[in-house]
Amino acid sequence: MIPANHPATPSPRVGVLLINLGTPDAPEPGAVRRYLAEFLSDRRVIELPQLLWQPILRGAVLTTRPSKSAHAYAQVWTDAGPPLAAITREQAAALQGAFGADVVVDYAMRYGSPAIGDRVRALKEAGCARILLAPLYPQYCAATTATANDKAFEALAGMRWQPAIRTLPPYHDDPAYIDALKASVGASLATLDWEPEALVASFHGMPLRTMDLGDPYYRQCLETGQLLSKALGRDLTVSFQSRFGPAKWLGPATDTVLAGLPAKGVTKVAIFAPGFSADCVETLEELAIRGRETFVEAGGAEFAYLPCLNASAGGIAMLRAVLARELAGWVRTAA
Ligand SMILES: C=CC1=C(C)c2cc3[nH]c(cc4nc(cc5[nH]c(cc1n2)c(C)c5CCC(=O)O)C(CCC(=O)O)=C4C)c(C)c3C=C
Ligand SMILES: [Fe+2]
Ligand SMILES: [Fe+2]
Repeated sequence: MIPANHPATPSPRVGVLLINLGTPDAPEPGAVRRYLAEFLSDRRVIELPQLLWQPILRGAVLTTRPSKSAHAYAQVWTDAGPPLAAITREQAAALQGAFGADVVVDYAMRYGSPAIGDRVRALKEAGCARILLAPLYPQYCAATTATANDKAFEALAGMRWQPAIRTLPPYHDDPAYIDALKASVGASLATLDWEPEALVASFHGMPLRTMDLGDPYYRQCLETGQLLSKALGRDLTVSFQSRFGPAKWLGPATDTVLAGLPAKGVTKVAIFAPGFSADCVETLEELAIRGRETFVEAGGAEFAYLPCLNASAGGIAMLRAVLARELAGWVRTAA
């Protein structure tokens, strides 16, 4: 006999939690400071002893960077809020429509809100006995994918009755991802009335040391670049942007590449960011605005920034395919 006070088995719903990095609440120094304090205190992001790092963070970094970054955010802020949050919200809504009632789709941010722990608990309360955690980073990196999963597992650590969990593997070489990028880059190039002489794929940078410590990120970025170059049937220059701090980072640096192209006779360039599943300050301000300035000041004539897959039809179809594969056996309609 099952005792009357025994908790009922929840209806076996399946949840998908899309996770991205997070973004400030407002394009103002105070909000950016709070966001950066949380982000840059993550030991997966800054791998220095906290006793050494925290004084530098609280001293130099958080007194100078917030106002500069707030200016960058203000330039790309939309009526729907920061682009990263607005696009992630759209992706979740579109995927909910694509999956239908079989799956509950939600989203969370690693830093700021909606918080991962809150959304994992909400999915459980909505009856999801099985949850796919989906950090939306095509290339695996400890500073992005692992820390997102860590945060979800931290919430699970406080539960007596945990849902079953799967995590989305990197999809850097998935044919659905490469094909979606090929179609999106091709469609964006077709809108130009000039022909780029060089195509640059800019990935977010990482400290070089993380590669030696075993992070597969660099290799996966290069693999994406190679596969995409083959799919597009043209050369692609892979570069790494957004260097932070004095350590040596993966290269070549995107700004150095852009500044060097005109001297090599390349004055028409198109650039895109295949490692970002949503446009954000790093793409819309750093590449589309400052990248253009760098290129033009060096003598470039034509510059185009091509958008990320975002919530485009092709981008959503790709995410649906990639997620459905991981839901196999959990959802009847999955791939
Ligand atoms: C896509 C993968 C990303 C990797 C890898 C990554 C590593 C990484 N980033 C920083 C420092 C900063 N990143 C910032 C913004 C930012 N980074 C990513 C993605 C990756 N970061 C995204 C999607 C965003 C945009 C957020 C948004 O609100 O639009 C920032 C904040 C902006 C700024 O002040 O310039 C910092 C700082 C480090 C140190 C790092 C690896 C160790
Ligand atoms: Fe970053
Ligand atoms: Fe940046």
